[in-house]
Amino acid sequence: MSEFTHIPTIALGTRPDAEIAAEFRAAYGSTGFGYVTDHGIDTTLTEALFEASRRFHALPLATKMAIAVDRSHRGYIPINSSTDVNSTLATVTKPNQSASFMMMREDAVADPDEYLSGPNRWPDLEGFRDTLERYSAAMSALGRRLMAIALDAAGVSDPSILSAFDRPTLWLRLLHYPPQPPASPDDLYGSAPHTDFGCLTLLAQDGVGGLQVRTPAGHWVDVPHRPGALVVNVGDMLHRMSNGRLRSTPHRVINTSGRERFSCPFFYDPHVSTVIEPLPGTGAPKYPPLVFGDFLRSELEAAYDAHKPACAAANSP
Ligand SMILES: O=C(O)CCC(=O)C(=O)O
Ligand SMILES: [Fe+2]
Repeated sequence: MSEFTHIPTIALGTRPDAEIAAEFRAAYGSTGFGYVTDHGIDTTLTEALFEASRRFHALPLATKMAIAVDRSHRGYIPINSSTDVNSTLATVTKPNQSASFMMMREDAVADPDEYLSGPNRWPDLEGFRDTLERYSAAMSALGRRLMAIALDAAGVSDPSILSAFDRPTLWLRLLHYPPQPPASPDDLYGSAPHTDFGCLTLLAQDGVGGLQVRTPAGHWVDVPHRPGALVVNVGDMLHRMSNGRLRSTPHRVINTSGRERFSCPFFYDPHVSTVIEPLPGTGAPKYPPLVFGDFLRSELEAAYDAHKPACAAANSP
């Protein structure tokens, strides 16, 4: 695996996707992270999203806790309530130093037979829902285009897996990282070292900084804010679908800026029933198949207090 020192940039625009796919393969076959520019997401929409996030996080804690994250993973995730214990990248004992609002796909009702289905839990904030829904719709369209490009980049000969995104698993997370005290212990993170578990992550971040990616040799490289650019990375499921050709790169957040940091990752994933396996055209399979929803359940139950089986028992009538 070759070492990298900088994060590549891919401009989308109206160029043919096949041309972009060649650049995608070079970037995501090595670094696994890139800046995507000329992506068509309106700057004013992104600004409105950050403004919505600021207003939400400024609400009193009790107001936010009234919509605390539920079993379908929608709502407010308070600080000190998730720990990346499944991380194979570090021994993580301390909870992440962030709070967030999580929006997922909007379903009229929770279907007990469909894991992670359900309605969102909205705060009573003027314009908030509308802004998030518009941003999520725009990012879903962009996610779909990037997935098609990623499959092409990985050499996938039959892109029919794209139909698994007709009813996608979507996560729009409004993250708030308070400033970490200067004397915090080395293993206290805004976000502990991890890889993302899905297919594609499209991140908008403010100018505070703190996101870093790990090189194959184990160095941490900063991913600073670039105005107008999205930070896009590949997660574990796309790594497996591509039979390892596209990399799911470890990253972390440490906010030692002395200021609060806001970021808005959007995760674009297939339906929970999707069987994830190396796709035709990517060579002899190196990974066994798994069902995405089963994998998600084990990850969420390990990391989040709200998903722990004991918590479910306490919540049942
Ligand atoms: O806040 C960031 O910059 C990154 C967040 C992240 O890695 C995640 O939510 O998976
Ligand atoms: Fe991440």
